[in-house]
Amino acid sequence: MFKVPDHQVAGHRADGGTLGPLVDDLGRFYKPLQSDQRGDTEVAFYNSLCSNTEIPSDIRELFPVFHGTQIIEASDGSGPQPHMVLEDLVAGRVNPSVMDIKMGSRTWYPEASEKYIQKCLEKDRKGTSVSLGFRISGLKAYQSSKAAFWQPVKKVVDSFNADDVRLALRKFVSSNLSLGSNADPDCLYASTVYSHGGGILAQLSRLKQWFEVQTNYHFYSCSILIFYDGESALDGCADPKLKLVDFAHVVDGHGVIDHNFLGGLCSLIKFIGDIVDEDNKCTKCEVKLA
Ligand SMILES: Nc1ncnc2c1ncn2[C@@H]1O[C@H](COP(=O)(O)OP(=O)(O)OP(=O)(O)O)[C@@H](O)[C@H]1O
Ligand SMILES: O=P(O)(O)O[C@@H]1[C@H](O)[C@H](O)[C@@H](OP(=O)(O)O)[C@H](OP(=O)(O)O)[C@H]1O
Repeated sequence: MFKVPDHQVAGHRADGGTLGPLVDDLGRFYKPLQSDQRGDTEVAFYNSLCSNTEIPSDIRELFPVFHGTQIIEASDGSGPQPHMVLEDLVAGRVNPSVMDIKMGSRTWYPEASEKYIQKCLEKDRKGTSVSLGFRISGLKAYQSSKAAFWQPVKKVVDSFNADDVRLALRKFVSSNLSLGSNADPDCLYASTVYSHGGGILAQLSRLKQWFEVQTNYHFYSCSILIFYDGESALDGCADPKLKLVDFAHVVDGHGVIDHNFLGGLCSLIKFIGDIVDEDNKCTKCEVKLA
């Protein structure tokens, strides 16, 4: 009944006998409560979200539905453990392309220990968090039934610089990656995934509007998950979605906007917007040449 989610692209994985999330065939995602208060913090956030009447309905939809907690057999053989029962955001999608983007120029929260701050700061500097305000934590881009997916290993993703991030965001919406790493990504799906009405850019802009006014929460080390139907994208039915996950380090906003997350969001919107603008220019050139 429970299995390791094929669509998982980052975080703690359950395979190899380690502790990680599981999914069932009913569209539910079981995330083990992490140690050191992280699990309790995430459960408290979901409970707060459920009772917070200030959150607009279209913003609430960006968060997984929370079905409480349940004791199930943990993936690491440690026996029955408490898990958060969440909506499996990618359930039912055939060959989804998925990207996890960890938000913020810093992933550590102010009240953290010096040791934890140093751990996060090292990663934030090594990756693009400090320089860009976000970093890609993992991704997989569907190519075809033969080529399957482009899914760079964690070590490669962790070493991304700004140019690599730009290229990964272009590859994420391309169909020709199986032609080899030197092929210029065709960004064939940039329009249907990023820019068309209701696409990722529109969803990011709506999220930005909320972050410009919400002062209840500061979302440290939280991820934006973007995904679409890789197999249907060719027919223009990509159904791109943006969701927020990983609330193990959400803290009270104390009436101040979350400028750390908001700054990363503005930067991500710029990166994706530039890809769309470039794609539009190429399309116009092709039309003129035709
Ligand atoms: N509700 C969900 N539905 C589907 N997939 C999800 C869901 N929540 C998380 N995932 C998948 O699991 C991955 C890890 O999720 P999450 O960040 O919550 O785990 P984590 O172990 O806390 O990560 P980290 O190591 O960054 O703290 C995400 O990148 C995504 O692929
Ligand atoms: O991004 P990576 O390289 O996978 O590293 C993990 C990531 O930084 C997580 O945010 C962190 O969980 P916390 O921030 O909640 O500590 C986890 O620590 P952990 O392994 O001690 O859980 C790291 O392993």
